[in-house]
Amino acid sequence: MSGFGVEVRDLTARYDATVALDSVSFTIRPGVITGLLGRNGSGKTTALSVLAAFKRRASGTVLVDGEDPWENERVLAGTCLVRESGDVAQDQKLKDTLEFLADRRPLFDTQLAGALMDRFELDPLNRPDRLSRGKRSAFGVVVGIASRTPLTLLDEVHLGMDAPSRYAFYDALLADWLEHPRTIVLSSHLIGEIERLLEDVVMLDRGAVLTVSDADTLRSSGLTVTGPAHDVAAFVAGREVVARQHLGRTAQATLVGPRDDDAARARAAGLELGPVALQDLFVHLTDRVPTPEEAR
Ligand SMILES: Nc1ncnc2c1ncn2[C@@H]1O[C@H](COP(=O)(O)OP(=O)(O)OP(=O)(O)O)[C@@H](O)[C@H]1O
Repeated sequence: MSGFGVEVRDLTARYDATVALDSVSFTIRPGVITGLLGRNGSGKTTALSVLAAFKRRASGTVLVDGEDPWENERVLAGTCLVRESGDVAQDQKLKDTLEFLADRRPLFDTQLAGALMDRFELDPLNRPDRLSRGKRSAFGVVVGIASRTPLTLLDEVHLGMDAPSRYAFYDALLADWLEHPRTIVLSSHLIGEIERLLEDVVMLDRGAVLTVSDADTLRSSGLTVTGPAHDVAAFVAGREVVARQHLGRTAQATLVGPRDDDAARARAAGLELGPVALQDLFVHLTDRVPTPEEAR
């Protein structure tokens, strides 16, 4: 499997008096697409900035492909961080930035960059500071995918894009990753759309790690029950329900803490069982009174 693995142990990162990450530990498997999930202010951008050596840590150990990324030319040449704010020269033509990156990054695929520019309807002669937010994000996506670095960190790049562009991004990322497997970290607090891409999940909450798991194990910590509303209500009585939906007389409830006899009980009651959406688990796990920053 190609791609850089990441090991983070007891990482603390601060902005003056603010502790953004408080002794967090997690690993990112090489060659896998990992979701870095967390609510606003949970520390996602800080974590990615430390991995890409954009920000210095206060303490702890960070190993990217076995080495500290700080001032590490080899590791940084293989790392690409794209933030929603855009980390490319704002006053240069897009084509000049792509040429610059093609010179710098040995695995950069110019042909793929051109195809993605067409797909997102980006004019190579335009400049980032003259683009709309969504188009700027799309250019970040072009850079992130075409760079084909062994470690690609995409920090909420898709948030500014409209729905068709976001789906084009997910498709392009997955197609290219299948052909050229590498380590990709996608950070987001909008999980529904990206969950199909994720093999592993790291969830942060208020600067601490909430969960590190493969997505399937996480999904198996809950289940959905669908059927006539009355029967669903009877099935979930006394259980921990984290989401409910009603469609006419049909209801769907999402439970955490599945039991061994759930399948037999559902069969007997004529109810359908299904996997739980990561989004529902995320809301459940991080559900609490929002901090003032989150409420903004
Ligand atoms: N430049 C900064 N100066 C001071 N505090 C900062 C700075 N950047 C982030 N923080 C603080 O660090 C904490 C983590 O912020 P971070 O941007 O890493 O979170 P995030 O999960 O990426 O949030 P979001 O989803 O809103 O982008 C927050 O409390 C935030 O207020």
